[in-house]
Amino acid sequence: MTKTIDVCLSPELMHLYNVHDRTVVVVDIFRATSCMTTALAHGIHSIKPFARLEDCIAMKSDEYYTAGERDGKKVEGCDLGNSPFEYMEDYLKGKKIAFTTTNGTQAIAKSEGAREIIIGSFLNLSAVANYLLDGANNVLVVCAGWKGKVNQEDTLFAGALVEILKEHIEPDCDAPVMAQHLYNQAKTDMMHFLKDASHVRRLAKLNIYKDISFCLTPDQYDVVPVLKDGFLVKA
Ligand SMILES: O=C(O)[C@H](CS(=O)(=O)O)OP(=O)(O)O
Repeated sequence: MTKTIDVCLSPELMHLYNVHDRTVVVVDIFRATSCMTTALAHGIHSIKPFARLEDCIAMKSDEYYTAGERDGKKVEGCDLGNSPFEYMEDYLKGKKIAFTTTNGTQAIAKSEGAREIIIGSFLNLSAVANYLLDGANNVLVVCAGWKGKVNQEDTLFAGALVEILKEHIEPDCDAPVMAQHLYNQAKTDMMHFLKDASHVRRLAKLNIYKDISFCLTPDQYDVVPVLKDGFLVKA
């Protein structure tokens, strides 16, 4: 039987989807899932995602670095923020990180109960597509959005996956088809396409252009972060 792919455009719509038999791909292009992908690709041991800031901060110890971001800014008292470039540093190799962000780690929490949860970003687009092709499960892409609202960049990633997988995995309803159309309009210059996107404007105010451009670069890493017993590790 042909596998199917669906797209949940905001975590607020999760109640509409049955995840227990699906592989859920959580995506938060700016910037949580781009950071998670980068971190594991650069040798970080594992990432423990938290929806609540206080739970993340409580992990700070000899064993854990803490990464906390709210509204685009690093949380005071945390070791790390939400820029992928922070996760390329040698001193983090082999370390464990407790991680919380405004949208991305909330989307992971809302995906609880899925048969499997993996992390997608443009940085590991082909690796995720191949992983889904090899797997037996139907797929749900969960877009983290922004505080419950839909955003363009996560939808574009969902569309890119649908486009790559179109010969093998069937769209379940209109959301994957819409995402695919959007991606096909944007793909030649995603940076230009997103120049007026709300998240881009928000991050641009914080002068994070380098992050925006990096997070839109496909296939930098051949890793797929997968949630195992509450920890994101390499598949
Ligand atoms: O730091 C980010 O990229 C965003 C900040 S916000 O959404 O603009 O507040 O957080 P994320 O959870 O990665 O969307």
